[in-house]
Amino acid sequence: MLRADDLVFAHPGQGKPYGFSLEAKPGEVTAISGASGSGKSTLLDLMAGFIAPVSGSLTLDGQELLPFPPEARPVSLLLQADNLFEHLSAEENVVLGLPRGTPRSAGHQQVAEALAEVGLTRFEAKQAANLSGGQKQRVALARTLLRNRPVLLLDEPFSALDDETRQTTRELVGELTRRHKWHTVLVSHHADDIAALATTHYRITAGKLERV
Ligand SMILES: Nc1ncnc2c1ncn2[C@@H]1O[C@H](COP(=O)(O)OP(=O)(O)OP(=O)(O)O)[C@@H](O)[C@H]1O
Repeated sequence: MLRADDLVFAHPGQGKPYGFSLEAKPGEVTAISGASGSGKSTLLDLMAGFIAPVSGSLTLDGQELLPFPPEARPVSLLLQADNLFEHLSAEENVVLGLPRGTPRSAGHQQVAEALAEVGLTRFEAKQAANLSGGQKQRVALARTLLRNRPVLLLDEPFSALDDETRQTTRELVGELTRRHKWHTVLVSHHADDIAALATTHYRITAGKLERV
């Protein structure tokens, strides 16, 4: 279980601080919605470790995560776009998710398996810049698979996709979350994404998370 307990944070010059508390279970998508500027990205930044709260705690299965810098947290982050290095191939982007020191042949095999799992077999050599929006998100998910970090933070990951691609990418996120027991936290202001994917839904209202 991923738990945030009263993570308190205020951007410089802002009035009342945020106080975020939530629970996200493994194998489930937990959705966060809220008006523009309500603090959704701020919450993800706190969990990813890009900003530090004034107080509170953030634990995964009882282990405190706050002392760890972003790269040492068991967390992957997928944004609306710009998740890939455009000049690299799909394969080269996925390789970046391999642990350092992975032997070459084992690494090659794992990359091929990850690309197959997201439905992108035969796209290995294609340059990221030439992939569609949905394919790019799949490559980023393949890299997440290799990183094997149990928390997946998604910031409007389907917003740049057309309706059909949005639906298939959404289904893939649901499948991967269940299969790999990820604690997936989805920030979205699209009610249909939340209805299709989320087991639990919180809304940010006046700096607090409320269960919907
Ligand atoms: N670095 C910063 N310094 C000061 N204020 C900031 C900073 N980053 C964000 N804010 C402010 O904090 C509030 C919450 O921003 P945040 O980006 O978390 O909202 P959001 O819910 O993700 O919005 P959106 O849906 O528009 O992306 C906004 O009022 C924003 O202007």
